[in-house]
Amino acid sequence: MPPGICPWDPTIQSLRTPACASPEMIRRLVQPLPTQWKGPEQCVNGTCVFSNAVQNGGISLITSPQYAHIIQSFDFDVDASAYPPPYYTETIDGKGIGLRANRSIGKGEVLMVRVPTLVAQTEPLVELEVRDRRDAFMGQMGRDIHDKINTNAFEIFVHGADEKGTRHLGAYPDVAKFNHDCRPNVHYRIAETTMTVVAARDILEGEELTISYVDIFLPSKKRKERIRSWGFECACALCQGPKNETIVSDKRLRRIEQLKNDLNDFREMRVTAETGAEYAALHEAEGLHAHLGSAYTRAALNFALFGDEERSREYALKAAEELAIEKGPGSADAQAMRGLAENPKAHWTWGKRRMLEK
Ligand SMILES: C[S@@+](CC[C@H](N)C(=O)[O-])C[C@H]1O[C@@H](n2cnc3c(N)ncnc32)[C@H](O)[C@@H]1O
Repeated sequence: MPPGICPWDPTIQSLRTPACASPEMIRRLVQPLPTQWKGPEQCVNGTCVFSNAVQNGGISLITSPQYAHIIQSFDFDVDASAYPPPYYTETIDGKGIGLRANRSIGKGEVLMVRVPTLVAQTEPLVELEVRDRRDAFMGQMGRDIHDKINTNAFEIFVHGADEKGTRHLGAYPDVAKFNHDCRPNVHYRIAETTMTVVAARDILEGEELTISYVDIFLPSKKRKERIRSWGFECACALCQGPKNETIVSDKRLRRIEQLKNDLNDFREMRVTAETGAEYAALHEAEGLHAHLGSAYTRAALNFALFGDEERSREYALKAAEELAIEKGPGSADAQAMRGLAENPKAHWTWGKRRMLEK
């Protein structure tokens, strides 16, 4: 075994970060790559091509020089993926190629950390209305590039989600191997342009690893429609399963929506201290693993609003644990829930809803 690479030890169940450093990661730590950006080149309407052949096997940007400057300041020299990969590629019935776990994977385990091979700002691509011209411009990236982006890209906001003109699409070829499931077992998050893919629940050896391509709170019919608009019929277990399961699932989703509205409405007198717990339990029952963080957060806040210290703390701790997986251990949301767990009575919500009852 090469020095510095630890062997995979399946008995270390609590280990959430990658079990071992890949040889590539060790090489980068020892010998960081020089930054070698080229561009702007081939500008059309202020949108140009920038490329870096060295970083991570090559990255191209199609954006304005302003955003290229921001993106180039990001750290592309990252590789903290699980090593050896706990999955393999296989043809999956009715879905084409997909990824399958080659061992049991613990919830929260980091499966992949990837930087994009291509980042393209969306507005200019839409604005390049003359199709031939747009295709010629995009063709610089290779054949069928437009279709490849459309089917395999992920949304990235380069400079804050709310700022106009900052929406980009990023292509992550490895991540594009995950097939869709309406109840996925894998969650991804993007910080700067780096994508971290995490197990959203414990996964058994042999299970397919899946993400969701659509909003999983949508009712079954709408989810299927959205998937159809991606150009395929959904073959996931819930979509292909018995009709009564879909009916039960849709009923739960409606109840989740109702409770969410009630919890958000301070005039709604149906809400009790337990409403948040019911809301969270429905997420668990429905298998919405990558959304438990916000569900537990609502429950924790609702218990605080009703002045129940013990239950508020209990749910805040659960929320912090889930949010560390969903948004990252240092995320503001996870920290806020740690703060609530520390002292629910000091939180601004404390007793507010109970007082309204009187
Ligand atoms: C991003 S790619 C995923 C990898 C793909 N299976 C492959 O062979 O390269 C998306 C494509 O995978 C297939 N796919 C993904 N999830 C599916 C699902 N739940 N049911 C049926 N096909 C699916 C569809 O053909 C879809 O256009």
